[in-house]
Amino acid sequence: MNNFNATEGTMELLESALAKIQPLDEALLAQAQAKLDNKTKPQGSLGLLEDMARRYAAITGDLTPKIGRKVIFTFAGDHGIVEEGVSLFPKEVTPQMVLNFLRGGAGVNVLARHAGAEVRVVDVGVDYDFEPTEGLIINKIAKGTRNFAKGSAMTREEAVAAIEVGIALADRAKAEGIAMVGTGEMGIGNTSPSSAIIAAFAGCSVREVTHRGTGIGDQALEHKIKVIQAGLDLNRPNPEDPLDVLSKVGGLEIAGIAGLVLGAAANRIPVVVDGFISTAGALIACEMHPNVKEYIFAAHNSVEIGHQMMLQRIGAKPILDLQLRLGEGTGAALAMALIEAGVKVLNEMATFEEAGVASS
Ligand SMILES: O=C(O)c1ccc[n+]([C@@H]2O[C@H](COP(=O)([O-])O)[C@@H](O)[C@H]2O)c1
Ligand SMILES: Cc1cc2nc[nH]c2cc1C
Repeated sequence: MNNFNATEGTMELLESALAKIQPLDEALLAQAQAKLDNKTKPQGSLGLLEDMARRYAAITGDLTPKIGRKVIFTFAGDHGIVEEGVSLFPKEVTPQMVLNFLRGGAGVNVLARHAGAEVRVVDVGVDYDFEPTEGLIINKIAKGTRNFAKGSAMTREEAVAAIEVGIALADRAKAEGIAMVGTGEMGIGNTSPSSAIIAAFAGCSVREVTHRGTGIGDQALEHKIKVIQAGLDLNRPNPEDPLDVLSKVGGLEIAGIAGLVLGAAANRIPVVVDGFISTAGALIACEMHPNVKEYIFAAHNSVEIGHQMMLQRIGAKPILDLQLRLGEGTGAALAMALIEAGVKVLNEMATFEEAGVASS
């Protein structure tokens, strides 16, 4: 049923999340559409807002979904591949930006406030010892990945442990009554593992899915492509085994995001997936279970050229196209506000009968 080999060590949380994921209820989708069709508007005239509302209702199992709390989980991790010179910025920026998130000064903080969402920062693999701080969840699996141009980025056990951090956060969000979750990330160097992941699954050339990340120039981009290709040639990740891909060429924050997405699907929580790196995490989750994609809202179309191939593979249509390439969960925050608008249409618009408007 799912593309996941459960013959190894302890991975109870992952196994139980995968076992819980169900396809969306077709009857609920049809009932939600019927409810939308009775609203005072020509049928289908609210376009993609209707799609969002219909799917949100089917995910939650509620034809009048409650507008509740929204949380963006920003997973942070470092990357050994940075020593190959694949980013414009030094790795120290990862912890520096985590501290910026905690002070509320980063892009995701501003846009989450705009959308009425809370930001929770998750240290799943930063090479820095943070003091316990409000808003910071410390679940460090390792102090960064190893350089995948020289060997495996993680062990399988580390990858599973990081996935399970995300699943546990989704489980906790369900217990807290969180209505919708969003993904975000921070990790200098993390566009490289993201490109490697989509190249491994799609079997396309590295060049087709590799771009400028934080803003590298032409020469550095050529070098980045060579480094990622060398990492794939050395590690030979097996696209039939998503955990093999994740552990060999992925990242700890990417694993955490995969877990959050799996956990959200298992708990019937709508999950809004941010940009290129977040979608790499969502892709791992989708490759593990065929129904995960039904629970995902793709927030936006990133500037990173490999993003479209990821979205295509998942079968998701991005909500926004604002030329964003910041990550952190910024696109997820903006898209959450639109998804909520769709839900309000379903909940609050008058029907033809209520308003005394003639239907066709
Ligand atoms: O979300 C995106 O689509 C996105 C696209 C390009 C870069 N980023 C962010 O930039 C960082 C990775 O870029 P790089 O060049 O260090 O690989 C990382 O912290 C991401 O959050 C994010
Ligand atoms: C400043 C800065 C902020 C970021 N936010 C996400 N990735 C980032 C990368 C940099 C360099």
